[in-house]
Amino acid sequence: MEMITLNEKMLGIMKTKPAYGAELVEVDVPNPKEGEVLIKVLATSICGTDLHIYEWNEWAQSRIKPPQIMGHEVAGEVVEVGPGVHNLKIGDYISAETHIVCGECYQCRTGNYHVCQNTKIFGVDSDGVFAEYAIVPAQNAWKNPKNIPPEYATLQEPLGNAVDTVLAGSVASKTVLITGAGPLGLLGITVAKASGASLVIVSEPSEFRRNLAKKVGADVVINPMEEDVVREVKDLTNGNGVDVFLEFSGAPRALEQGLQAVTPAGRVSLLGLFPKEVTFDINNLVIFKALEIHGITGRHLWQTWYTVSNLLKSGKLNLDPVITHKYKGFDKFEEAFELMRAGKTGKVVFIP
Ligand SMILES: NC(=O)C1=CN([C@@H]2O[C@H](COP(=O)(O)OP(=O)(O)OC[C@H]3O[C@@H](n4cnc5c(N)ncnc54)[C@H](O)[C@@H]3O)[C@@H](O)[C@H]2O)C=CC1
Ligand SMILES: CC(=O)[C@H](N)C(=O)O
Ligand SMILES: [Zn+2]
Ligand SMILES: [Zn+2]
Repeated sequence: MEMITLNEKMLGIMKTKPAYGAELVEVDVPNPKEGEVLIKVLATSICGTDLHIYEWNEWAQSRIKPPQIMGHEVAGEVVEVGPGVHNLKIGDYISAETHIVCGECYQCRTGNYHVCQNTKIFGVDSDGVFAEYAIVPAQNAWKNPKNIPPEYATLQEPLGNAVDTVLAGSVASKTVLITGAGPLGLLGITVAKASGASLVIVSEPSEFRRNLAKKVGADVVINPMEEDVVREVKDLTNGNGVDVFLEFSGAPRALEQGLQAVTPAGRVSLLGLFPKEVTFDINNLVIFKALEIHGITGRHLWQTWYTVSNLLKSGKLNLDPVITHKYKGFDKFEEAFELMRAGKTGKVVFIP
């Protein structure tokens, strides 16, 4: 087992300044403090939030404090254990929940850790995992079975977002509309199919991503820029509309179409984050349809991680088409981010 001597150096993708982009920098390998472990990063993947930080949008400017190592999706091996850590040992193969919760607020004390009032997110509020080594709070570690490849294990965090969106209720035998086939929507498709959905319809303007959606398992794909989504959905469901609407795009038009396309008394999960306030006919699209609506954020701790792990172990998740880009090392990180910005990727994975 490789032991890290103090003050060794490592490469990492750092948001070095409050501006567009990032830099590949050489920094000291960090030392784990009380309650922390140091991991050797085996795989790490880019999230849409990382793209917001890279592009330095309004949300990022309000939240991120450069200089800071980016990234929060990871699979790695424990190489050093900090003081007071008893649940992990050197050699453990782990991934990590990104929300660092307080355990003391009303939400934590009532089992709703995913909406802890004092949530901190590593890679957002502290140094992240786009590096050769990274610090992970021991309380956030998830032990992986050895037979899950790192490029799959790093996807457990976003898979958790997809699981909480799809499985906010049962989809077995149900008809489902997914709007948005970005990395998360693609994961949503395979979770819905693995969970027994009878028909998965996907609305996505990008041809590249519609093709990916088909490869992942969508039964029908629709281009909302050229086709009437609501009419198509009604035709596919005997005029009733879908049982379940899963919003993964953050596009106001998609939200409205989905609310029109879901059947009365149907279920809606909203994961996509909208660029600004959204207005729509709530009386006729929600209230008189008696819809069940779920706002989705983060992952239920820790039941969502068990669901994700069981789905991975089942072999029913079709992840290979979702992982469109795998980079050895971090050298080409700018290419990776630009491709993602152009919507020309599914999940992008770095293998340091
Ligand atoms: N609630 C939460 O805890 C989290 C929410 N998110 C949000 O989830 C959403 C999905 O994440 P990613 O897949 O990474 O985002 P992404 O931005 O890569 O994918 C969104 C997809 O929606 C598509 N789209 C745009 N307009 C559309 C329309 N009118 N109809 C259908 N599709 C349309 C885009 O072409 C794109 O492929 C994003 O809004 C992201 O900010 C991400 C992480 C956590
Ligand atoms: C902030 C994030 O992007 C993260 N994936 C989350 O689930 O909160
Ligand atoms: Zn994320
Ligand atoms: Zn809390």
